[in-house]
Amino acid sequence: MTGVLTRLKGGLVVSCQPVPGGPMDRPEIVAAMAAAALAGGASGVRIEGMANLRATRAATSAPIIALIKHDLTGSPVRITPFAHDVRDLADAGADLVAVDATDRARPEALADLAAAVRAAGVLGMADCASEADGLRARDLGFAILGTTLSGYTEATATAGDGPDLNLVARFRQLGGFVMAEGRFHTPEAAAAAIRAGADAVTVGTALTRLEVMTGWFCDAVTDPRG
Ligand SMILES: CC(=O)N[C@H](C=O)[C@@H](O)[C@H](O)[C@H](O)COP(=O)(O)O
Repeated sequence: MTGVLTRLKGGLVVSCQPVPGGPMDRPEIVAAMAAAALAGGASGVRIEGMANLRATRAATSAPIIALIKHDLTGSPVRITPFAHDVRDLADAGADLVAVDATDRARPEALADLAAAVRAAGVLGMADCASEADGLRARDLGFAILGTTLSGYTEATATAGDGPDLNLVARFRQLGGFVMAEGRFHTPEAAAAAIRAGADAVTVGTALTRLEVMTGWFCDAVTDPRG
């Protein structure tokens, strides 16, 4: 296992992705969120966008999993769809670059993104929705298989409100480094991911999207009987 994976193993990654356009969507706030997460014991952070990556890289030497989201016409793929994004993120100091590894219409082939990851000298994280995605990504050399996109593709839209622990367990069988990610909203759910075979767990919304968390509490207060 490479140094950065060893640093992430057995730990928590905090995804510092504010609500787009919200009051916290500023690079200095993202960097502060990352610093706070690391001070709280996180072993790494997940950061979206070049400005946020630059601000965070300047503030820490901890492992950063970076990505760039695009809203494309003609493709549902949002997470790092282009090889030039991979190069830009690597140049700005990402340790790992996350890419959408689902089997959907995309502007550039997954194999080309894998090659860009290799050429840039970083590690790749495959954001997957299914076991088949994980298999393909593993064979293309991605270092981390993540359950990130389970529940967010047409084929997996019925996955439910909770995290996909079954996919975590199936990725464990495939080998490699398994990242549990997506709807791990409580410490109990994160612990369940490790028990299911995850090497690390990424938590975003429940730690860094204040508007969403506030909404959960508001709903509970205004409708206390659920
Ligand atoms: C589906 C998608 O685009 N996921 C994104 C990936 O970077 C983020 O919006 C999520 O917040 C992240 O994966 C962490 O998950 P959660 O916020 O559920 O803890």
